[in-house]
This record gives sequence, C-alpha cells and structure tokens, in this order.
Amino acid sequence: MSQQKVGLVGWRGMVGSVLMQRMQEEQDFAHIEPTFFTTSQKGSAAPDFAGKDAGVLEDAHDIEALSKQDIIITCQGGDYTKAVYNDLRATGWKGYWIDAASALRMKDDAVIILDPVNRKEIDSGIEKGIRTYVGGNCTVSLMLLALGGLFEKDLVEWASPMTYQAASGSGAKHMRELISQMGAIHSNVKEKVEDPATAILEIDQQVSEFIRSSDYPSEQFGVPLAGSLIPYIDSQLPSGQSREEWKAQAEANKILGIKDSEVPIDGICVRVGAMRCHSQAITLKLKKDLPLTEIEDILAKHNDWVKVIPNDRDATMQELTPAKVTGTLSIPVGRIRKLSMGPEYISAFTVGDQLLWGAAEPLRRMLRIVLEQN
Ligand SMILES: NC(=O)C1=CN([C@@H]2O[C@H](COP(=O)(O)OP(=O)(O)OC[C@H]3O[C@@H](n4cnc5c(N)ncnc54)[C@H](OP(=O)(O)O)[C@@H]3O)[C@@H](O)[C@H]2O)C=CC1
Ligand SMILES: N[C@@H](CC(=O)OP(=O)(O)O)C(=O)O
Repeated sequence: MSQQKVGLVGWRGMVGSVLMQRMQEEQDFAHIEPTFFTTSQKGSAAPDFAGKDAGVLEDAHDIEALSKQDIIITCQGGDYTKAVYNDLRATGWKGYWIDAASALRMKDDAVIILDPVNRKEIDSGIEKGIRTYVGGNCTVSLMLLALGGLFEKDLVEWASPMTYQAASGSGAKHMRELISQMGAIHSNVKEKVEDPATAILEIDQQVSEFIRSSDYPSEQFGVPLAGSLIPYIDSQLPSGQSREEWKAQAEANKILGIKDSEVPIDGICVRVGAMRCHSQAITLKLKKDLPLTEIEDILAKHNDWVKVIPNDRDATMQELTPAKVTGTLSIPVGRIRKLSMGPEYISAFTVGDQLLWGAAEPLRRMLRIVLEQN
C-alpha cells in the first residue's frame, strides 16, 4: 500500500521543532511521504528528518500543492490557518487537517485532540467523517491529563485552576527575553551580591529600581517577568476573564464530550518565570466524599503519563517542579489533600511540559491514529 502524503507546515518554529523531534524519536517518518511547506523559504532544500530526500520546500499558501496531501499538520499559527483553511476546503479537499493553533478548535466540525482523554470522541469523529483535528490549549490539555480519572468517572462538580504558565507559551522570543532579564538582574547587582558585607535591603532596592527602569529588557512581555510575574494571559474578554481563562471550561468540556450541563472550570492564569513547563494549583469540588487513597488510585490509573506524587515535602520538592519535568512527557500530580472547606473539596498541583503534551504530542499521536485507519 502506498504511504500517505503528509504536508508539514510550521515545522521549524518552536512547536514544530518539538514535533519534528518527537516524530523522529517515534519513527513516524518511516510511515509517511512528507512534504515540507514554508511561508518564507520556498524552493530551499527540505530538511532531512525522514532520512530520505524530501525535495524542496513548497509554498505554504499554494492551495493546489496543499490539496495534493492526504494529511496536513500545521504548527504555523492561527493567522496561517485562517488564511488557507477555507480556501483549501473550498476546493473539495477531504484530507485530514491537524492543527496546533486555536483558530478552528471550537468549530462544530472540528474535534479537539487529546487521545488519552478523548479517544472515543476522536474515533467517533473519524467515523462521522470529520476531517479537522485541533490540539487543545496547553493548560487545558495538561490539566485533563493530570485529572483525567476524576473527569472520566464524572466525579467533578467544579474545578478552579490557578496557573503558573511558562514563558514558552508566549513564543521563542519571550523565552529569550526571560533569560535576558535574569542575566540583566544579575549583571546589574553582581558586585554587591558577591560582597557579603552588602546589606540585603540595599541589593533589593537596586534590583527593584532596575527592573522598573527602561534599561530592563522587556520589549516582548512589555513588563518585567523575571523578578516579577504577569497575572494576565492572552486578550481581555467582556466577561472579565482573559481568553486563556475562558478556554479552560469551553475547551475542557468539548474535549470531554460534555454538551449539556457543562462542568464549571474557571480560575486565574498567570505567567511566571519558568521556561517551558506550565504548573497549575487546582481546587476541585467532587460530587461525593471519597477517601484520598481512592482519589489517588483513580488518578494514577487513568493514563500512562500521569504520576501521583505523595503529599510529602521531600517528594514534592523533588518530583513536582518545572525543573524536574521539563523536556519529558511525564505529568506528575501531587499536593492532593482534603481542604478545610469540607470533605468534597480537594487540592491538587500538577506540572507538564507545554511544548510536548501541551502542543506537539497530541498532533503526532493524531497522525498515527489517522494512519491506523488506512
Ligand atoms: N508556543 C506555544 O506554546 C504554543 C503554540 N501553539 C500554536 O503554534 C503556533 C506556532 O507557535 P510557535 O512554534 O511558538 O511559533 P514560532 O514563531 O516559533 O514559529 C512560527 C513560524 O515562524 C517562522 N519563522 C520565522 N523566523 C523563524 C526562525 N528564525 N526560526 C524558526 N521559525 C521562524 C517559521 O515559518 P516559515 O518556515 O514558514 O518561515 C515558523 O514555522 C502558535 O501560533 C499557536 O497557534 C499551540 C500551542 C502552544
Ligand atoms: N496561550 C498559551 C499558549 C498557546 O499557544 O495557547 P493556544 O494554543 O490556546 O493559543 C500560553 O500563553 O501559555
């Protein structure tokens, strides 16, 4: 049987690079005939991820070239999706469109993909002829992988995630700026830090003045992140939520296939100075009073990546941090305990790599699901 033609758009961006890494690690290229597209370098040699000649880069806006693909995977962003998707479908193209951007997520004829949580929704979508599959918002996907067991058993009355989101969620330039900010703070105060005789309040005052000054590099974020935090992510909505906060309930319920009586999920999303791991402190109200051991058991059994960390100081400090999780597919969840509000109220803290499970991994797994159909 001939291999499926797969068009790859956005492969050299940050999310795309992580996707290419994972596709190489999992030998996905052995099962496809790839064509690499570009918005800026048409005609240059295509990359050799597949260990086979993929010719030259094609124009990512060339609808005819796109329509020759059986499957298109794009990590190019929402503007690109909006620029080509409708025109491509208007040609009668019936191929699979697999997208990292949010533009098509909430459309009725698109499924949000997170197969360890909603494989049934994906399979039913394929059966119904749906051909558009979109990766979820990183925070939402990471929360559902961590708490999937409780949602699957319909045990959650409501959830309130308070997030600690990494710089990578804003893009590569923002990651660079975070490092520049860290370095700039140290350079600014280096001599005083190295002199044990300097009073700490003097050091603190110099740092405070520096991060508020125009010499502090903050062109990307607009305000300091290192030495501070930013309690607003994405655009402002009339509801008072940020768009990132709005996505929690809207996307999570869609992923879970809940159409009526949605589970309320709402909280505050905050950018912090982590590199690429999003963390979330979640308050949950369960529909019934369950023993903690049963809750932990339900969580641990849900999927192969979630790992319950005992609510113990040392285990938490070793296992439940961005420093530990970064670059891995592991989804640790810990700090699980009953809150003083009542026996149905529990806390949980989870960490996940927002470029892996938060962005690239659901896409490559969807590719494999599509390939299994043929
Ligand atoms: N960042 C994130 O956390 C998440 C992002 N997403 C989605 O993925 C989309 C892409 O995000 P992200 O990967 O961060 O975007 P990037 O800015 O890293 O890459 C997007 C495109 O920019 C072009 N580009 C221009 N200059 C360079 C360069 N020097 N190096 C690499 N690429 C370059 C490339 O297109 P070309 O080759 O055509 O020039 C590339 O595909 C987002 O818009 C969003 O919709 C989804 C989930 C999480
Ligand atoms: N908004 C996310 C990253 C992202 O790209 O989200 P989305 O795929 O929903 O646009 C963050 O800033 O951390």
